[in-house]
Amino acid sequence: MGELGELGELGELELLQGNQEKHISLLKNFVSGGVGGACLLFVGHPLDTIKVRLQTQPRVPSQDVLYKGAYDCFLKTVSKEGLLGLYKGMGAPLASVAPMMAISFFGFGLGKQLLQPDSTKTLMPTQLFLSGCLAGVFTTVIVCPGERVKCLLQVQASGGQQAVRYAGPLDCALKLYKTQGIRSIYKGTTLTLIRDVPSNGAYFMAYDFLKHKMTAEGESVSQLSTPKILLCGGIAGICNWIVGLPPDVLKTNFQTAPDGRYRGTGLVDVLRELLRDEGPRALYKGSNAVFLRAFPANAACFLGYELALECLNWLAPTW
Ligand SMILES: CC(=O)O[C@H](CC(=O)[O-])C[N+](C)(C)C
Repeated sequence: MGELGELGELGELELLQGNQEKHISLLKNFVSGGVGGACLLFVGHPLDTIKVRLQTQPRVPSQDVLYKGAYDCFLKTVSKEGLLGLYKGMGAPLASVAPMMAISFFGFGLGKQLLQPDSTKTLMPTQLFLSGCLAGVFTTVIVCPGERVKCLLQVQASGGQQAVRYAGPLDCALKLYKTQGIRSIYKGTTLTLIRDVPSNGAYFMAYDFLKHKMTAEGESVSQLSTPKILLCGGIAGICNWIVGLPPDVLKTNFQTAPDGRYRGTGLVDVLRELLRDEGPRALYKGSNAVFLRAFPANAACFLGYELALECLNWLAPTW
């Protein structure tokens, strides 16, 4: 510690170089990120459905809520709609999550290269955070429409009081487009940016930082064991949602609200309404389901990413 303390930040950077990996090619990042995204979706979608249903269930004072919590929502969904009910609305994210994660890992890789062109140097946490933020800007272009369609389908309970309006993701996207054009498909863009820019920063910073911390001296970060990758990925997922959940609640409510209910970006109106009706706790609505999902889904995501990267490095070592 004494030696590090005397050397200061710069010295610490240089001492850490021993376990530093070279910059990963942007194409490999893109492809492996896509594989990670598919793993994330398969493990995480059922809990995402529960999260969206909990976040959007109407609360009428003096009336019992439909779902008392994550477990109750799980039981009611499975008994009414079967296991497939939990995979409802998966078509849209399947077409958007894998590409979104591909763009996300690409954006993070690009951010790292821009902020630290010397691949032998370890990035500081703030540089990792900013690189992650860049990923969040890139991904909003496809995340916003994907989430709009996904959330509308998830809250549409089959056989419930709400009429079934959309037959599937494509039908939903077409109906939105026909009624109000591209603006309707991109409803919630500002709230998606408010959620995804800082949460991507926290996500990638946590993963990269922990990966380096868990790598023993003299070893390479690319040789981290599977349990350690799962742990780093799971914690990164939790960090992502600690930052992203409050804006996510606002975004989900805004994107699923009837047209014209809120003004402008929805930020002020939805926030005011939620605080008035349910208090500050409303901003962490559905948190049980979110955090239950975040660890395994993101552990699977980073494991899928690292395995795909290893495969690509084996297939094309010189890329
Ligand atoms: C909001 C979101 O989709 O977060 C992703 C992880 C998750 O739990 O879905 C990760 N990322 C921040 C890269 C979008």
